[in-house]
Amino acid sequence: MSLTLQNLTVDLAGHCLVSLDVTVKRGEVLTLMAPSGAGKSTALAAIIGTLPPAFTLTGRILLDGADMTEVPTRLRRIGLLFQDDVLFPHLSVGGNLGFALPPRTPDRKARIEAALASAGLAGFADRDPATLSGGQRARVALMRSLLAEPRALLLDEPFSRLDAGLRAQIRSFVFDRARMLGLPMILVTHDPEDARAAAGPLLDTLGRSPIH
Ligand SMILES: Nc1ncnc2c1ncn2[C@@H]1O[C@H](COP(=O)(O)OP(=O)(O)OP(=O)(O)O)[C@@H](O)[C@H]1O
Repeated sequence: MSLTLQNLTVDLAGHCLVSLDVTVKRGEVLTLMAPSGAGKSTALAAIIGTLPPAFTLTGRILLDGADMTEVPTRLRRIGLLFQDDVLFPHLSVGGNLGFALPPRTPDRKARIEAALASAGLAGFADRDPATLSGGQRARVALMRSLLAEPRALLLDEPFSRLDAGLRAQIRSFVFDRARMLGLPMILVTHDPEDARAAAGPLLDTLGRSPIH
């Protein structure tokens, strides 16, 4: 799978906040490390299709050449992991993972168990999310995204609440998993270590006239 942003622009009140023309290849991570307010989250919202009406979008978003620009968010199948990605507290770990699967998915339980086992969390299905460590929660959040079988993965500072050691570990876990599935990734971060580990192209400016 590849993700192409073809002459993608997002304008806000006459300012061109985002201007991107780039293809992210399968398994590649494009890092956006522009200053606060530069439009990083806006760019991700444009890609998944959740831009508020105040913004105007032009250009195209393509997945393996197929035009997604007018396709509703839920049909784009673009995964998003973000900083405050929380597990639903009223559901078990398995219930949280099940949320990503369509209602009548066959082998539901087996697929949840397999996802947990592949994340080193075999037997965790009945656990209350509140009893998990930060790293375990981060892995469950990733597996929940991947169970929905996304075709690209957007990462909005997903590691920033983790401490340094755990951060490096979870970062490799996320990149390795997504690479194994051949997903193109876009990573928003303020951390140069994240950008180094991503080992892909880096953009430190997004638009033509950033608003500060
Ligand atoms: N719904 C909205 N209506 C109007 N302006 C908005 C809206 N959402 C964001 N903005 C503005 O758009 C600009 C870009 O915001 P955005 O959140 O994309 O920046 P960012 O690069 O992700 O910043 P940060 O690193 O601080 O998260 C900011 O000036 C912000 O105030």
